[in-house]
Amino acid sequence: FAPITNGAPKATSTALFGGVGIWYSSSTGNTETVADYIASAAGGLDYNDIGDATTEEIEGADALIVGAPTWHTGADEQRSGTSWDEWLYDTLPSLNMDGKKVAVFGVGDQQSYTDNFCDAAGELYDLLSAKGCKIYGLTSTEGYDHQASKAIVEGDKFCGLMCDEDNQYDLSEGRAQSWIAQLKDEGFF
Ligand SMILES: Cc1cc2nc3c(=O)[nH]c(=O)nc-3n(C[C@H](O)[C@H](O)[C@H](O)COP(=O)(O)O)c2cc1C
Repeated sequence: FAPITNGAPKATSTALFGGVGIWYSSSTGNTETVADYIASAAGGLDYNDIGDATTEEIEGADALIVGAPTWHTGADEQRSGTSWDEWLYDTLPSLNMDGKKVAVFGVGDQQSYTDNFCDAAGELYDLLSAKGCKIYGLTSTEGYDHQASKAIVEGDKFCGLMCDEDNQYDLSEGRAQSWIAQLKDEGFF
């Protein structure tokens, strides 16, 4: 990078990462907490509610980090119960997402909803993959204790970073930091 001199345009944190935006939704704040851990781990990215996203912000980004909680237990479609539901089914179909780099995170409760842990993250993965996005940041299911999850892909991996603010809130920040390091290794940034 060239040194920033007086009068020169200042590089923003987003520019440093080549235009990576974090998009999430949240009913009780947990997904926002995790979005904040991810943003800090990446050196200060912006994070905003997907319900407020414009077409330009999504199509114009080099890469997207997307995160959802699960509230519609057992649902096949519209699993999140947040603004993601409308965005995935009403907005995404008309967007050009071909080749876009995407990393997914989910927030759920592996004890109370052990058969549906972070199901909505799997829906983000499925629909964004189907739109031609390239998904980065798959993780191991080790260290979690759930029966089933629609966020599991390729046989035995989570489709991204899964956090549990109900039972493992003390692990989320470290998990976010490891995941960002993994995304850097994979060339996401
Ligand atoms: C009625 C209800 C249904 C839920 N269903 C699920 C579920 O199916 N799978 C899951 O992993 N978590 C489920 N949860 C847990 C939430 O996803 C979890 O608390 C999450 O952290 C909420 O995120 P938010 O605060 O960003 O909305 C449910 C919680 C409630 C109260």
